[in-house]
Amino acid sequence: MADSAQAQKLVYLVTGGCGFLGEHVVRMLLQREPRLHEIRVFDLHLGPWLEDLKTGPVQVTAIQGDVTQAQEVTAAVAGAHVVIHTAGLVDVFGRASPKTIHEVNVQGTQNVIEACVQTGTQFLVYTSSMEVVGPNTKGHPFYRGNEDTPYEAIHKHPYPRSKALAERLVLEANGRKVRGGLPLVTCALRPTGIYGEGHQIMRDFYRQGLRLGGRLFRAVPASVEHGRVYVGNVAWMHVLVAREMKQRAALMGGQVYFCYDASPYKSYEDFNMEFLGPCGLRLVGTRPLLPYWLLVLLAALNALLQWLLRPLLLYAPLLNPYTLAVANTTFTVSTNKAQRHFGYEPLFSWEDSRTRTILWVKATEGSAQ
Ligand SMILES: NC(=O)C1=CN([C@@H]2O[C@H](COP(=O)(O)OP(=O)(O)OC[C@H]3O[C@@H](n4cnc5c(N)ncnc54)[C@H](O)[C@@H]3O)[C@@H](O)[C@H]2O)C=CC1
Ligand SMILES: C[C@@H](CO)CCC[C@@H](C)[C@H]1CC[C@H]2[C@@H]3[C@H](O)CC4=CC(=O)CC[C@]4(C)[C@H]3CC[C@]12C
Repeated sequence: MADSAQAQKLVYLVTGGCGFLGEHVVRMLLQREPRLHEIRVFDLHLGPWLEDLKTGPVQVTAIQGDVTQAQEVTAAVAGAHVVIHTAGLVDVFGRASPKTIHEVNVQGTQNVIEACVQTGTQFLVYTSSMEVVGPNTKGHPFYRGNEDTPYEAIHKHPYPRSKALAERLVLEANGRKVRGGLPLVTCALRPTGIYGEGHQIMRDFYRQGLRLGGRLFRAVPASVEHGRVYVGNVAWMHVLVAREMKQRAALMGGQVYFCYDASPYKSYEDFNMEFLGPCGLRLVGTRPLLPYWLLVLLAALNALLQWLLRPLLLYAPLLNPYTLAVANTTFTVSTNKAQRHFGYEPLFSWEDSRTRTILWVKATEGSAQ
């Protein structure tokens, strides 16, 4: 990256490289970053699919490691030109403790920053989230907002709180001197709800629909817009940011970018039906079948049961007060900041994104048709 000799021999580290998004980032880098020499895939749990990548021209190094362990992170970062930090504990269902979420998402990110500083790695791309902005606990809508839209961000839940703290650490680290004296350049990408091949919650909804005889029951009004973005486009944004941030460090350093594409504005459930419909599922009801107050009660009951049962078993249903609030609050983005700052255009059209996701759902279990 620094000079022409190095230009053809880039070393990238992708933390969380075996996760839903991370795998797409790894595959995208291999397809779309011709200067790649080595890609290090760092994850707590390594996927078997990595083996198939090892026969290609780029060196693929699998590193089983934990971002909460500073020495493991430093060893993985040493010698890398770019770090794409996607690793995180994505938990809004109460599976992990708030302490663990903080350790992985905040302390883990701090470890990545310090490793860059200590080893002389100059470029850090952080996967943040729309959740660092909202929806907030007051249920204020964020309607087609952009990176500069004022919004009262109030975080009570451990996951968004941890993402907001980690994002701040990353942005504040921009400009710090790394080993050798050059400045660290950092950017944060904020995806809205990511969908596409490998999306676990989509799979869960599909299975639930199959169990219910091919039906899902509307719980959220169709008028509530929830922002969604295709995983391939989110991965592409990461690759582009990593590629462009050296040339445009003054413009891009310390910046946040929402991840966006041409996915339509719809409610969470109506959007899912774009994929689950062609797989044979039907969304019952043009309006929510249960009144909102009853859903609130059920969500609260689930939270209570989770707490009561915790000593015996992990009860973590999809519906809880937090997920209900997120699904029930309009949060959509409309921005072209990524296009203006680093020339981003979605790589996948809405039609492609939709088709790919449908094919994946169908291949997952076999269709309900
Ligand atoms: N899924 C979504 O809709 C959205 C996700 N994000 C962010 O994108 C990133 C990736 O999320 P997903 O791919 O959806 O989640 P995921 O759970 O599929 O992937 C996360 C990866 O991080 C790894 N990981 C977890 N703890 C680790 C640790 N201590 N050390 C090393 N690796 C660890 C996991 O093993 C997993 O492979 C996360 O930072 C998340 O906050 C942001 C917006 C939306
Ligand atoms: C009320 C239920 C009846 O069908 C629907 C519950 C759906 C929820 C499980 C999801 C609704 C919105 C999702 C979140 C949103 O897309 C934003 C996110 C960003 C992230 O960084 C991580 C994932 C998530 C919090 C995502 C999680 C699942 C929902 C709450």
